[in-house]
Amino acid sequence: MIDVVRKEPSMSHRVAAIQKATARGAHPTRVTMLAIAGDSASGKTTLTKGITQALGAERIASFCTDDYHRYDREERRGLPFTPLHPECNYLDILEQHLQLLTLGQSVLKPVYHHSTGTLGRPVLFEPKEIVIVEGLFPLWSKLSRATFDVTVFLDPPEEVRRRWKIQRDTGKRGYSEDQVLAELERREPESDAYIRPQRRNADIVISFAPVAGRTGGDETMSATILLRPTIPHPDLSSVLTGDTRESVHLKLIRDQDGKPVDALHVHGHAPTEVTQVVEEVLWDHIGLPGPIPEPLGVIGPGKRSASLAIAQLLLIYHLIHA
Ligand SMILES: Nc1ncnc2c1ncn2[C@@H]1O[C@H](COP(=O)(O)OP(=O)(O)OP(=O)(O)O)[C@@H](O)[C@H]1O
Ligand SMILES: O=C(CO)[C@H](O)[C@H](O)COP(=O)(O)O
Repeated sequence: MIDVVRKEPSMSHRVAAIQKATARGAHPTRVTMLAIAGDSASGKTTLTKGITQALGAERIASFCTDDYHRYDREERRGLPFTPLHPECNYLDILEQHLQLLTLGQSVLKPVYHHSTGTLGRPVLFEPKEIVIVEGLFPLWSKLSRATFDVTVFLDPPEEVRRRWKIQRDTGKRGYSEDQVLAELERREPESDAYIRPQRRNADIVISFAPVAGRTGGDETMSATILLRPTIPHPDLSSVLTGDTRESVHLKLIRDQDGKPVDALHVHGHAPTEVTQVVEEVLWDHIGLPGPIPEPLGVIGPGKRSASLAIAQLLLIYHLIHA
């Protein structure tokens, strides 16, 4: 009788075989990936929605990293941390999905419903030419960050974010104002430890804020947009002219780490006709056909913010020219 020694393939053989099998028949599609990170109610969905609607569902797909919550709202009540803690999310699965999406492959994405606070049935998410990933954690790990072409962090002043959070969570997520205030308090250490540090990993930091000493609704918010030298930014010389100074100007300021950085300031109270010129020039720069898409700048039914529209146009420029 002959002893048959079955030789198990080594790990490196298996990796090589998998790579060979994947490479055969694979036609890597170029997917442009944009991350929009920021704390809860910092305006990520609003920013994303306008861009997505402007470019159309055939070109662009987006999702929120809240879908990767590990626990539903009821389960979280007994836990010592909030959704802002990495432990409360499947961030390793998010990393895997981001890698696949970058390569043009579909994923079975988990689902979290904010209206009920429950986890839903996973859905097939197919990448398009452009994918936007917004949420609390897209810039959390080195591996996640490596999957993006452009990274953004939303950084409104805390009092603005708190007001937006109360408004949104009482209006759409079934919380009372006291519950939102208590939750904000409970979250503060985790915001500080896990969410705000992602700011330093963004190519672009956007802060929507009211103009000091001026009254007006959210439509008249200004925006300060830090353009870090980590990616090439558009040449803004045709946007920043003497005629448009009332609406936009560029300043060299100090970033939080003390390094100099270009800051594009968009004035929320500039006359509409001047802001419109800036929008038109940016739209021409982007080079897409047709007029400026109507969904840009929309912050609610019948409410438009020119500074939001300009921020969105800048991001569309990056997506189209990435
Ligand atoms: N640029 C803006 N100008 C004026 N209001 C805004 C702006 N962005 C957001 N808001 C207001 O803030 C609320 C919260 O914004 P949004 O839902 O976009 O935040 P988010 O960061 O996606 O929140 P979450 O992570 O908690 O889902 C919106 O309902 C809207 O009222
Ligand atoms: O920080 C948040 C980001 O949106 C939410 O509070 C978190 O996703 C949990 O959602 P909900 O409060 O609807 O249960």
